[in-house]
Amino acid sequence: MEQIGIRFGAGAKAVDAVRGVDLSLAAGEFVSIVGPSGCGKSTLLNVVAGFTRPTEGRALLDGEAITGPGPDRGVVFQQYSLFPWLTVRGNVEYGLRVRGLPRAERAAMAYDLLARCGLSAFASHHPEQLSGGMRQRVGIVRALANEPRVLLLDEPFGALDAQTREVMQALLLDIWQRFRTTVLFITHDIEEAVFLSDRVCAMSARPGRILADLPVPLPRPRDHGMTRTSDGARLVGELRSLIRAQSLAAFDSTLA
Ligand SMILES: Nc1ncnc2c1ncn2[C@@H]1O[C@H](COP(=O)(O)OP(=O)(O)OP(=O)(O)O)[C@@H](O)[C@H]1O
Repeated sequence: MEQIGIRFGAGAKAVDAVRGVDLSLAAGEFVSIVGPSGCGKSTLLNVVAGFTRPTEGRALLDGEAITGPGPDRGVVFQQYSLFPWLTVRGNVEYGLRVRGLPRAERAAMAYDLLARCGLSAFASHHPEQLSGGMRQRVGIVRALANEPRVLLLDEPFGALDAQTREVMQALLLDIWQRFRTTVLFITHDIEEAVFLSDRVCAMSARPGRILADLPVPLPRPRDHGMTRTSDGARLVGELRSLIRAQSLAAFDSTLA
């Protein structure tokens, strides 16, 4: 992302959501964005997804300007976005069908992906027969089926309970370690960002800017205890105080 600025609306009602954001991800990197509510995290992700056109600057993928959505970017949102009328396998095959892959090839690819992500036993289930965590797992697998260059995850575990969330974080890392897809991850949860990422970017209150872009000094493979070691806890503490100050600033400005 190069000098991205995003303004919604015009005139007196215009909202400057994001201003002057420069951010690049190397191939295979896992980068999270954290920040106070309303600072423009989802808006930035939507620019990379191609759903939102920036008012200023540009977003590039492998040097090419992003002008709209495409199969080279897989997106998973907090709210489950599976097709309820399709089975798990049908959902995973959907993008492959749109891309025109022959039936046998689609089936083989979906079978392989589901097996690698521990979902084979659920291939014939419909989404309503699955738990929330399982649905998000299928959502991630469905996004991976298109072999995207980047996986864009917008609070994918935000609706899950704490235990399921931890299990899903570990599963996501496991999947990422095997596929090595570049990941841009949005979350409110600082521990989650530190546990998962190579780098964590903290955003300011609106208009959102990148205040800090910090490497995570934890080895891989990770376990949840690492966020409580001295290196992990120091980073979590640093990010938390940055964001607390920004949240307070945002709150004060709404009261003013
Ligand atoms: N389509 C839109 N029209 C007008 N304003 C918008 C639009 N989309 C987002 N905004 C505003 O832009 C700002 C950034 O929104 P965004 O959803 O990106 O924030 P966020 O950091 O993801 O928030 P949260 O953490 O609460 O999900 C907010 O003030 C929001 O109200």
